[in-house]
Amino acid sequence: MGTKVKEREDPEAQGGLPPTFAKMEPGSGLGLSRETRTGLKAMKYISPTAVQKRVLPAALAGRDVLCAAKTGSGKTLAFVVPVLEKLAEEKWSARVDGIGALILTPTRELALQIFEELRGVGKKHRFSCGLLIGGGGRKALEEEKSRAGSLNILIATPGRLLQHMDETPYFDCNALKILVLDEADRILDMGFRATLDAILENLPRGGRGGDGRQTLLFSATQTKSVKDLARLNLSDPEYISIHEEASMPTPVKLQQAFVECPSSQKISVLWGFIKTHLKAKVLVFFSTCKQARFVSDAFSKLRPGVPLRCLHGHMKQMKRVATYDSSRGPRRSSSLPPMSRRGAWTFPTWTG
Ligand SMILES: Nc1ncnc2c1ncn2[C@@H]1O[C@H](COP(=O)(O)OP(=O)(O)OP(=O)(O)O)[C@@H](O)[C@H]1O
Repeated sequence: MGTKVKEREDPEAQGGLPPTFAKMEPGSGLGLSRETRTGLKAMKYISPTAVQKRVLPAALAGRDVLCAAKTGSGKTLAFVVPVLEKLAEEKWSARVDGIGALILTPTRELALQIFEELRGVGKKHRFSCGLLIGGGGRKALEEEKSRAGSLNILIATPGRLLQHMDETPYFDCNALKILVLDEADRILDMGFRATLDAILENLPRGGRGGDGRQTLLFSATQTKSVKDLARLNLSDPEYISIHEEASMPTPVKLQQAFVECPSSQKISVLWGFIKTHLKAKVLVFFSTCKQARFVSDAFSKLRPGVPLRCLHGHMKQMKRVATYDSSRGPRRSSSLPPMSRRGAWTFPTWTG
């Protein structure tokens, strides 16, 4: 007996074309393959969000896109759909054609989220997809090496991808059809600039006079560094800025507040906050792994009355994935992740 899952509502969906994904049939101007429409339906995605409405027509027409939209606006689907459609349109052969799409993202956790979205929406397609996100030791690297070159869609953090480009025999992206930079501004912020340049040298050229590679760039803010990405050789890109007039790159409905306190009282204020929000799911960010570990250990010993989970870049990847998964579940919990460092690995692959 199945429980009816509530359809996901999109508060930003407005009138205009196309109203629903289901109506995007081949031949309707903005056609999606049956596989993608089935995947979207299975994931309860009914109508495109504002950013998807703007990005999909351009991206599906094969244009390069540079998109800035608030966090949480649905950017992931805005590139997951064009990636699947591009390979479907190219009649990509899962076993023969190799790497056709590459999605670069700055952190492992974002890579995992993208993987989940791709696996859900793409489940009726016959493409293989994998993560190259670093860490996991020698054994993990060897396993990645044996499979990476034969996958069709790669979701990668820049450092690990470059490592494969440098070290892995038969790893080539010469047939690449579509490159996505998720959180493009963060990729540059986090000091990946040189890595990105080196990666680009190993890819077919985009842009006019290039090798036909399409490029999609997404970020929360249209920063100068994103404009710097002109070196990506974009061809007459479609500039899309969804929340241009907004002063914050966060959703309007997201309430934000702050407490000013002397740094010597920071920990006790945090403890007080957690104790008074035992029913809420709380994420606390620290600037270093050491701080996250320290506070998590100390608070756990004090038994706050909710499970605390610690997540940081120095943890073994399997543990990190398990912690990440458990903290996303329905149970209320607190986890204490610092911003991720590059590295780590996990390699769930999916083949149709
Ligand atoms: N068309 C849609 N209809 C309903 N929900 C959607 C739709 N597209 C995306 N969502 C949901 O909106 C939420 C935010 O989407 P997503 O993570 O892609 O946003 P984002 O812009 O990439 O945010 P971030 O910058 O934080 O990565 C997710 O839970 C996603 O499942």
